[in-house]
Amino acid sequence: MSFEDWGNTGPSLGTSPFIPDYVVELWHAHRVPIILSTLLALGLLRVYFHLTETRQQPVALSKIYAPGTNQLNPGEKTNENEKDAPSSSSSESEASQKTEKKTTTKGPRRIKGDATRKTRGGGDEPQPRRMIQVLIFFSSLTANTEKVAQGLGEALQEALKKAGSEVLLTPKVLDLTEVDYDEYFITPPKAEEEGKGPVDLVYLFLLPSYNIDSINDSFLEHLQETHHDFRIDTSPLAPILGYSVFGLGDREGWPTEEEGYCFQAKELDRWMAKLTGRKRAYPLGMGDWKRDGKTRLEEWKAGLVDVLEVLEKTGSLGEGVAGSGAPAESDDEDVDDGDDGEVVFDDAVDSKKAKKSGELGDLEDLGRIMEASRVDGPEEPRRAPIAIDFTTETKPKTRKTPIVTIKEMVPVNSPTYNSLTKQGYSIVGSHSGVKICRWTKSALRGRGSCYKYSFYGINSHQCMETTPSLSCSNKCVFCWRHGTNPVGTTWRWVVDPPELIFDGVKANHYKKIKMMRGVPGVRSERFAEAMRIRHCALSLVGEPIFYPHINAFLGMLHAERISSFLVCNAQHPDELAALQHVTQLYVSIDASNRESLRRIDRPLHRDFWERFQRCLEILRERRFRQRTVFRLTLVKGFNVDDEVQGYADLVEKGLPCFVEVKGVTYCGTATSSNAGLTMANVPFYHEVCDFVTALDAELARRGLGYGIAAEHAHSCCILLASERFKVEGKWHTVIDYDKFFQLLEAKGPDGDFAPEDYMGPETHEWATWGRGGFDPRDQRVDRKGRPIEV
Ligand SMILES: Cc1cc2nc3c(=O)[nH]c(=O)nc-3n(C[C@H](O)[C@H](O)[C@H](O)COP(=O)(O)O)c2cc1C
Ligand code: SF4
Repeated sequence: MSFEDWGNTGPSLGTSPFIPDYVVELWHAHRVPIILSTLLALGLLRVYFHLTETRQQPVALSKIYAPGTNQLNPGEKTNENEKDAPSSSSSESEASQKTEKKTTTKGPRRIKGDATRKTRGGGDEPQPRRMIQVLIFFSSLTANTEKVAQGLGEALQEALKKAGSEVLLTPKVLDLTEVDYDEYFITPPKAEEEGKGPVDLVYLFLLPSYNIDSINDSFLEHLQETHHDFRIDTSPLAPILGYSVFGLGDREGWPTEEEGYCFQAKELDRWMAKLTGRKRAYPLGMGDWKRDGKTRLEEWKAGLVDVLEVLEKTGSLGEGVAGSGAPAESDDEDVDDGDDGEVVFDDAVDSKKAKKSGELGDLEDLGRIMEASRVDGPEEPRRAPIAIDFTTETKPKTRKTPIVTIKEMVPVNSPTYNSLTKQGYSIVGSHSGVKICRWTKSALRGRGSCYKYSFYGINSHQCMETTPSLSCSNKCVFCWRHGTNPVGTTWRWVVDPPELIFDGVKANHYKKIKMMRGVPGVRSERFAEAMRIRHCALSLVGEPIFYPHINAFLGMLHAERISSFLVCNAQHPDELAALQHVTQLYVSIDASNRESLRRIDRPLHRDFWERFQRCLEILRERRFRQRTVFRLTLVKGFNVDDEVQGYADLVEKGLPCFVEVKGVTYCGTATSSNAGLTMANVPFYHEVCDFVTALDAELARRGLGYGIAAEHAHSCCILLASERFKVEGKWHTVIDYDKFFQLLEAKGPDGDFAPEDYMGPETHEWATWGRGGFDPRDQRVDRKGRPIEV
């Protein structure tokens, strides 16, 4: 529609009574230049104002648009600008111009600045460091503990002074007969240091035990009442940073804990755990002042100094202890994680399911996913791996060989990595792992060590379980890591240097031990001992001798006088032949014949049986150089029935120093989806005994010189030993570790010395055949932690 049309159909301007006709005519004649010049004038005006006008703040949104800030960068600047807000318009203008410059940057939003330190108040403002006050409470009837408490106060003060502590105040020693319980033990007192602000408290207790009425009774009663008082929070002492108890007792009158040794210290430890929400800063210590008291107290004190240093630095007890926020705060000891380097089967992961969920069974899968899952950088810097290509089997061809990119076995954030770390493994470098085994935890709590203590004198709480190769060349039906383990017949991954692995596994092991600090029942002397690794079980998952620098790694262990128990799967004869001295060398014997071995181990090597046989020959040759062990894992329905003869053949062939026979351990609930294993496949202990007795008889019939030396019924394990380890009618299965290291140091890793040269003292009477084998120093408990009679 044209203007003309519009004029004809709509109300005519000329008809307006207010506008004279000549104006209308003028408009019609010159409307185009009029419109254009008006627009031009308006445009010029806009430019003029833009250059000269002082701009106003949109007052209603002043906070959001305050100079120096915007929605993206709130924080300190906002406050400053709020202070500036009422200032003159010119300064606002300057500021706003600055702001405008900042906010007009093109491209993605960038947030600059350092990470804000989280503070107690949860705000972003850095808070002044809070002071820490240690309170040492004691009770004493015959004045012994009082002196100990004074001495402890001075010693702590001295140690903290040496460490240059700025935050820890001089410890205060308080006699429980003089303190008002309500002041300290209903809620912690609000402490304040002049000029230094609020003070956080650490409670230490030195408590003798008395089986007669004493101050201890009223004190413990008070704690109990506080806990049960419905008007009071069940953990009213949770605001303190932590606590620890040391008990004094008398072993002469009260030799064992069951008979009352240090019973009140134990009770105090329990109540304080409840009242503080389990803020046990260091395990309960106990000592008899006339015997081991001083040593035990020194250990406890040294541990406390470490904890106080952590508190000073971080303000919390660190990983694994209540209040630290770490995931491992729970008392999860009673849950059998089944991972003790022994053969365990769980629901093996169905391969289809595993693939669906991103878990891996095969090298092929791993290779594919490894590339896709590479992240920008691992959490901790890794040292440059030594790139070794072991894939040299291909025949030379005329066409160009493609460039082979060597991958990492378990890259950070790969499904395998995630799955293994979820199961509690710490992955070190790209192909090694370490995990604290359940027996280590159990021994820390005085609940029994693994069978290797009974048979060979291995202290479980000083044992590190690790592997330098998470990959293996078998897919055993009972391997409970089956769903996640990388597998392969040759090493085709990058190789981490042994130093990196050694330092990494130790650091991670110690970290995990430290996380046990707050777990109820951990014995302080064992905890202190556990901070010195003495044994290494190279048996976690995977195949340790697969690692190309295994001898160098062993050398590092031995240099620190850490014994080595190495388990291999009898599939790598060349590597086995090249292996230098280990303290004890295991070969897993999972079946007695080719078909059974194929069915149970599901080896990747086609020549698995030949490899297995060669390994036995090597073991036979080495039997006077290495302390060799056959490890038999009995799985009912797979490798037990009618196999005694076959196993006897293998023993005759390899002539190992020892044969360990163990029933497979079940720790799942459902049947294995691809191997069909159920609880029915777990032999009863009496069945293991029957098998061993039959094998022993067969070996005797053949005149091979073996006998049943020891047992550990608790873990369904029995030891047959060569009579080389029987002296004057007594078994000597325990190892003299010091002697082993002396020989190694004198003769070198290929040195000529025999297992008999480091044979230890007589096997403990309680561990010999027919005696059960449970360490009498410890208390056997059921899955719920309740004591059971052995
Ligand atoms: C009457 C009496 C009863 C005791 N009862 C126990 C006990 O039940 N358990 C224990 O381990 N020690 C017991 N003891 C040993 C004391 O706890 C131990 O000697 C302690 O070091 C004493 O500390 P004190 O000198 O500070 O009071 C008892 C000692 C006495 C004299
Ligand atoms: S030898 Fe070490 S790793 Fe193995 S079960 Fe015993 S304590 Fe655990």
